[in-house]
This record gives sequence, C-alpha cells and structure tokens, in this order.
Amino acid sequence: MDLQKGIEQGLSDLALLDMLTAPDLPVRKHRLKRRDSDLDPLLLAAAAAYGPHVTRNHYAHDFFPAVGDPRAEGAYDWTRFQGEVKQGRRRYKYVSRQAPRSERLKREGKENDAVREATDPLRCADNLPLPRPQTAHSPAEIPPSTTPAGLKGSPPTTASAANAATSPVPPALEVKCMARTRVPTPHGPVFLHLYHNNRDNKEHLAIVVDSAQLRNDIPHLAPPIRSRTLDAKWSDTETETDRITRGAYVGRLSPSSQIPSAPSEQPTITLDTIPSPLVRIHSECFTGETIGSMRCDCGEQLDEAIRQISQPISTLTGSIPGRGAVVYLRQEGRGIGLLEKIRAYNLQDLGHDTVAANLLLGHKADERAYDVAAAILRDLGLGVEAGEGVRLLTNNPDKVHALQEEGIRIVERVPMVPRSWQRRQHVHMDAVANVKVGAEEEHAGLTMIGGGEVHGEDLDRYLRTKVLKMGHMLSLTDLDS
Ligand SMILES: Nc1nc2c(ncn2[C@@H]2O[C@H](COP(=O)(O)OP(=O)(O)OP(=O)(O)O)[C@@H](O)[C@H]2O)c(=O)[nH]1
Repeated sequence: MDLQKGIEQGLSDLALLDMLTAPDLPVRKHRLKRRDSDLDPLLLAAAAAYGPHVTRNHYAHDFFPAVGDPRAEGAYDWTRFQGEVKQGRRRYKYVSRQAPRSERLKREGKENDAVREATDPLRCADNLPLPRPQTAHSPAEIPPSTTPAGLKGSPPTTASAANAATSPVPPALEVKCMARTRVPTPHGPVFLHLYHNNRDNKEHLAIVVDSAQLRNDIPHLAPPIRSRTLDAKWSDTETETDRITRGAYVGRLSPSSQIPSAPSEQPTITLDTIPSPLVRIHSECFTGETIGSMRCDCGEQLDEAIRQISQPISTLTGSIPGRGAVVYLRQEGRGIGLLEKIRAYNLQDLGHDTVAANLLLGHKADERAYDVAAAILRDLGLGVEAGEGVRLLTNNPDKVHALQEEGIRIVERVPMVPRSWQRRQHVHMDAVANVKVGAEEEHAGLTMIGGGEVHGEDLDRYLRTKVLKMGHMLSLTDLDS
C-alpha cells in the first residue's frame, strides 16, 4: 500500500506514521524514502547526558529542524536549514547550533583540552573517576601469606610537578538538597533528604530525625533541623506546589495541611539545657544493609544509629523527641566500590584481612572522603561554628579528624558498640549476678534484615492501593480484620 492509497482509504495518522517508519518498509514498492533521520537524536542526548569528558564531539549540540527558527536560535550555518529540493521534495539537513569543535578551538585560541579544561570550570572533567592511588607494598607489608596468582602490588609513582601545575583546580564544593520526604521507620518518623553536589555524580542522603517538626502539641525547645538549600527559593517562577513537592514544607504534609516553608537563614542557637544532636556519618554497604551480610556490622550500625538518635531526650522539664541525623554517603566498600569489595571478600576468604585485601587490589585501606558529609551537615545547620556542635556516633578516629578538619564542631564522640558484644557483656554480668536473660534482651534493636516487622498505617495504605489499583494478590480481609 502506498501513501496516497493509505490516505484515500482513510488510514489514521498513527497508522500512516507506523507505515512510514516500519523497519520493513518496502521502499521500492511505494517509492517513499524512510523518514528516520541519519542522526539519532536520542543517542546523542544519551551521550551528552553522560558527561562533558565523553561527549566533546556532541555536547551542547542542538539539531534543527527540531526547534523554532534556526536563525533566531543562533544555529551554526543556519543556511543549510533551507534544505534542497530533490525529486520535487524539499529535504532539510540537520544543522547544529554549535560550530565544529576544531573551529571553535581555533577561534578561542585554545590548542588542547588541558588548556580548555583548566580555564573553563564548566568543562573540567570533575565527574571522571579519580586516578586510583598507586601505593607500593612489599610482600612483607601484607600480613597473611598467600598472594593469589595474577595479583600484583601496584608500582610506586610520584606525581610530577608538571602534572600538579596543569591539573585544574576543582570549583568550591557545593551541595544542594534536591528533595525531602517523611519516611516512617520502626524507630519513628524520619525525613529523608537527597543531595546533589558538584564534586561527584552520587546522590548522597541525609536521614534527619526530628519528629518534633511533625507535632504541634509539644514545646519546641530545640531549633528544627532543616536544609538551607531546600528551604531556599529556587526561582521566581517556583509555585507553592513545586516547593511542597520537593519537600520544602513545614509540619506534617497531608491533604489538609500543606504549608510551604519560608526561605530563611535560620540562626543556629546553642542550647545548654539539651544535649547536642547525635550525628552519624555512614558509608554505603550493599552487602551489610541490603542482603544482611554478616561479614560486617554496617546494617546493624545504620539501624542502631537511627534507633539511638530517635531515643527521647531528657530535659530539666521532661523529655523531648530525639533529634539528629545520619548522613549516608555513597562510598561503598570504604570508597573502592562494590565490584572491588566483592573481589576483596574473596581475598579475605583466602586468609587476608580487610585492609590487606584492599592493598592487594591496589587500593588504599580506606579511600573515603568526608568533605561532602561536612557540607551536608553545614546545610542542615549541624556542627557549624556558631551552633550547638554535634555528638558523633563512631568508633573511627579518622572520621573524627576528617570532619574536624572540614570545620565540623564535634563536642563528643559516642561509641558504637556491636550489639553482639553488648549482649555478651550482659550475659557475662548476668551470669556473675546469677540472673536469667530474657529473650527480649537478646534483641537490642531491629536489624534491617531478619529483624522485627514493619507495620503502621502508612504501610497499610500503601498495600491497600497496590491491591485495589495494581492487582496485587493480597487478601484485604487480612488487613481489615
Ligand atoms: N573494602 C571493604 N569495605 C568494607 C568491608 N566491610 C565493610 N566495608 C565498607 O566499610 C564501610 C563502613 O563504614 P562506616 O559504616 O562508615 O564505618 P567505619 O568507618 O568502620 O567507622 P564507624 O563509624 O566506627 O562505624 C562501608 O562503605 C562498607 O561497604 C570490607 O571487608 N572491605
């Protein structure tokens, strides 16, 4: 069937479009050229989204005819948009808004990428993974014996002065809270904050515990823990709905309560009457937190941190809800990533310890940084110089020093004792005192995997919707009874 016949027979637009773009279009029969472009804009968009370091050839291109008048849009060589008439049809060429790279570089007087990247902060390849630190390890430095075949210690290198001189200075670190929402947890409600930053491509998180913000029936003795960047006004055109949707609201959001927050430079008040907020800086651990790996206590620590921060705080006049935050950094495997951590686990099965396994793979024992964490804390008004300081939940001295170096005021380090150790301590003390241990005492808290149950009205509502609107096979009579 050709196009004319199709039109005569009253085919719908969609059917015609389908016919014209079908992969097996019999071109010769109806003499219609396929309308697919030679360039695939989707592919180009995907490449552009990947980052400037990869997409030097296509980055910032905008192709016509796709938008308005190319002259008005400042297209490069817009005259090509006029197209040419071939076989009675005008054919348009895709015209880029951007001149060819070679031409632009010539015009800008820049001869190579190094110069360009050093002078143009938007073009510097900050999203490239950092070069893996090369550390020399003599076999004697690596404790257990068996070095598996094929694994080599990395050769020592020293950064040349020339490299240091030409390497671009990264822009000042900035974080921005993109969205916040209330999440009910077994330990009480928390506010999950998602952050973007200009240092890496990761979505770091802050789990803020401050349930007083949800209540009007108690005196608010402490300043609310809120993100400055979230509460800020993002644009003149931003509506109240926009603000509320990204979490810039106060109180408990509900169909009957939608109060956008006001952008403010909240003064951080020092209160002598209540202890400083408890804070944990936690690094991602898929194995420990998601599949309940008992190779580490990361899952338990995350749970225990939220539990401890959520505990009510005693004051001279009674108690107030717990307050503080867990900053959750996406630096899996102490910064080496999950792939390398899995490889490290196999080396650990061969007899190496967690540090040696990292070193054998050519990593440092710990490749983490805490600058983003400090920036997030500052954004939340925690640990800032003029404020109340923080009590840091950690056993890791490097973490304490790193945060202090970033300017975070730590007034106390609160140890994280593994639950199994606490239990053993209790068993020992009870055995000495000849007291029988109850089953409930064996569970100091709820672990993420294999622990207690999740329940509550939010979960019920969620499940009911899945049954009624998404056809999930659950009996609502179980829920209603
Ligand atoms: N490379 C490597 N990383 C591990 C291993 N076990 C756990 N991790 C990672 O270690 C990190 C745990 O860090 P944190 O929870 O901040 O704890 P920490 O630095 O030990 O210090 P604390 O604050 O005292 O808990 C996570 O990123 C885990 O993925 C391991 O055997 N090898």
